Amino acid sequence: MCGILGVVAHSPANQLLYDGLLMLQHRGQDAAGIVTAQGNSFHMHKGLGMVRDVFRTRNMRALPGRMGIGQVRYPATGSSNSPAEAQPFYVNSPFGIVLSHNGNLTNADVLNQELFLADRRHVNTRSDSEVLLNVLAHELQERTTGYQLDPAEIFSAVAGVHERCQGAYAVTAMIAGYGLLAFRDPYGIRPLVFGTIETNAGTEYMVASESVALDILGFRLIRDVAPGEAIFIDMDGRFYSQQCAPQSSLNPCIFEYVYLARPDSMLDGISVYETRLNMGINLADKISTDMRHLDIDVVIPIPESSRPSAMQLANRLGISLREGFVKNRYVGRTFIMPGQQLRRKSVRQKLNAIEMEFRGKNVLLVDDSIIRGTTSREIVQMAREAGAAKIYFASAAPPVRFPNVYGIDMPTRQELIATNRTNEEVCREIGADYLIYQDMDALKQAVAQANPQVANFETSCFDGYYIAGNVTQEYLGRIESQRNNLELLRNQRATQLDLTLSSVD
Ligand SMILES: O=P(O)(O)OC[C@H]1O[C@H](OP(=O)(O)OP(=O)(O)O)[C@H](O)[C@@H]1O
Ligand SMILES: NC(=O)CC[C@H](N)C(=O)O
Ligand SMILES: [Mg+2]
Repeated sequence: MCGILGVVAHSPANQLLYDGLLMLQHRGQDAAGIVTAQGNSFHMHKGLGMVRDVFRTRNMRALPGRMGIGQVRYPATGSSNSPAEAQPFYVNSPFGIVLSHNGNLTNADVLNQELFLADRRHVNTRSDSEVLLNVLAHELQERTTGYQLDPAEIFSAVAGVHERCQGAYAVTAMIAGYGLLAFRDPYGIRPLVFGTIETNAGTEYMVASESVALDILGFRLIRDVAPGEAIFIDMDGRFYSQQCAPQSSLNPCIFEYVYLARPDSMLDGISVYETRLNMGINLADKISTDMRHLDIDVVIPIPESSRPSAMQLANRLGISLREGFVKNRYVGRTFIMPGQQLRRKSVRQKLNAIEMEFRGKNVLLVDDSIIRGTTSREIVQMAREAGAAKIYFASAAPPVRFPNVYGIDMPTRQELIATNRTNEEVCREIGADYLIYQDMDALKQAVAQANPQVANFETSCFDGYYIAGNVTQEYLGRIESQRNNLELLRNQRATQLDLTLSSVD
């Protein structure tokens, strides 16, 4: 996942974009970028790091104009976190287009070939987002005549993107001299919302991955961009929208509700917070039957994302909820960090146990999910060291056993702790005395209950069913070996760095 943003304002857009990206920081910590448009010119600044690290005052001053897009990046699937892959991407023809993408194209390699051989376009990075931009550019080139561009031609180009691209994509883009374009894949896998604010000069628009960016900046949420739909806001603030896919259906990624999104966001008419409360209730009901033989003294959440579920779970069970772990607020989210060495070290830096909450007690630790097991392994050990009598572990999501190919960085089966392991084996692996997972139906019910109009979800990491694109075993094998090579390189670099540092010492 990544966070994407687009703004059409009546005053300089740079600060709105910066502030909006800060609100989406939890969706990507590796790179950040903003492009603004003034007249026919784009102004871009992007780089590796968090929003606060990438943008200095001088960079902000160099982003003039009242319209812009931005992205916070979390590299997924086959790509790496090199500076060249930071977004937005730019292509000069036709018109000049910039684009930010959240998701992953499962046919990026085939498209890359097509772009080179048939469309005569060169893609300079390994990023599927640069492929996506070039497909959009080619389709726009093919479907326009002359220099004048109207919304119908733009929507026709998006229809062309839908025909060629497979996988997940939520996009914000700008066409130089024309306006801001945003669209979502026909399965509606990754989220995208838009809203407005009324100013003396007229209506301003914001498009964002999550509604939290709109809330904080005073924009009113209008609605989600529909699956397959595109919206376009021209330089004069005129709004256009059109369904661009012949067939579309809403299948939001269920993992957004489990972990990715902020709880104060509304996605596809669903309150993320409410779904997490429901997950807590459903899990509590399973605990009441399956763990009746076990005596639980306290429920302890694993900060940050599990908090609402743990609170509701404890409430339902009538057991007190205690804050057993203190989170260092200056350490980011560990699951979306690159490289296992860094992730493991960061869990230790991020969370510390308060001994008095553990000593001599039977504790039920609650997390939103167990993916690689990095957090749970460390946390269980910390709880033991703090003197817990028994350590029970509850996951508000079912076991994650399958790679995600739609923008979440879990591409290899062997890195997922639950792959080829029974629940008892995972329990032993993390060192707990008992482990309980949410059931799949209970998770779906927890999310659907918050908006009965949404019945279908993208659930591949739990059940291995890939809704969009032709996801073959061959493809999964390929991204797996790409990832293994990348991880090998990362570990070699980390070891080299350690050696260099120790020789300096
Ligand atoms: O099994 P793992 O591979 O460790 O992944 C699961 C953990 O990672 C996430 O936490 P993270 O620290 O990323 O963010 P949070 O502060 O939002 O909980 C998630 O909330 C789990 O705690
Ligand atoms: N996590 C994402 O959404 C990734 C976006 C895009 N595929 C990239 O690698 O930059
Ligand atoms: Mg967590």
